[in-house]
Amino acid sequence: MLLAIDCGNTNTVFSIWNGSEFLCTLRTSTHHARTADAYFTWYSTLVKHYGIEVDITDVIISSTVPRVVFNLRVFADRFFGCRPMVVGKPDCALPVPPRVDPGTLVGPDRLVNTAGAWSRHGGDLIVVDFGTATTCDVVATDGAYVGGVIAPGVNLSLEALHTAAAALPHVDVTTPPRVIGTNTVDCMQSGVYWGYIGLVQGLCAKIRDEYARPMKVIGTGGLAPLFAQGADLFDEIEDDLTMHGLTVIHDYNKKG
Ligand SMILES: Nc1ncnc2c1ncn2[C@@H]1O[C@H](COP(=O)(O)OP(=O)(O)O)[C@@H](O)[C@H]1O
Ligand SMILES: CC(C)(COP(=O)(O)O)[C@@H](O)C(=O)NCCC(=O)O
Ligand SMILES: [K+]
Repeated sequence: MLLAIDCGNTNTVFSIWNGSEFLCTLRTSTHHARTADAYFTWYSTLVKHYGIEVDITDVIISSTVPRVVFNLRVFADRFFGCRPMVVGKPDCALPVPPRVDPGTLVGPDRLVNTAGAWSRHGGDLIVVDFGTATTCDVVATDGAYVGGVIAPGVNLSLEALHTAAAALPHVDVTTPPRVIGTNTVDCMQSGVYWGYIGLVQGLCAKIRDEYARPMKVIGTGGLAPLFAQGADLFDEIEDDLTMHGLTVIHDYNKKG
């Protein structure tokens, strides 16, 4: 079975794929100094807890944090006896190569989202991913990643307010009761909630104008459903899009 690992700047997610469905999704914070042994202690405890101690034969990794890849490679080799595929490395081919400026290293998560979205929806897509950064990935008609947008993430923006302004507390993102806040927390939540809805609507409208063809918008990342409650932002929400993309890329490389 395949172990798919998606390492973002905030969280690292492991999912086991049996060829037709994901058996589990395990989440831990991303920490570059976590050792192979520490990954295994955490992983083996959880798979035992869920009663899914399956035989892992293949591992694929996408990581936006280059430094974690070393320990994840050791983890795959030591505990599953396999050499992982690492998205973005020359020996891991993509179904369709990206078309960007020469020398640009596209975030592997964006390449994986592209492959996943293209396999489900075909081309002419905007993938909006609410992670540490909020990104838009544009998928062309032929399935190529052709660029997009990087904006600060929702939690990053709230954290930045708290860090930079002495009187602003730490707050969590949620739907505010009204747009016009009548206390500090409501004001901050309104700014971020309605601000990001406007940001996504505005960016998608501008991308559509520039791309000049009809496009479908796919939302992903843990916060996509929360923002979709406030406005009609997405044609689809797919919280497993990155994991699905990893299985697509793995399949593509296996078939040669
Ligand atoms: N369902 C959720 N509700 C609230 N916050 C969430 C949810 N899912 C993710 N987050 C927060 O969004 C931020 C980005 O998380 P994540 O999608 O894991 O990012 P990355 O892929 O960059 O590691 C983190 O601060 C995380 O705590
Ligand atoms: C834009 C990102 C920081 C998003 O990372 P994430 O929010 O998933 O942690 C990541 O895709 C990245 O480091 N990209 C490299 C630059 C680029 O994609 O053009
Ligand atoms: K992202």
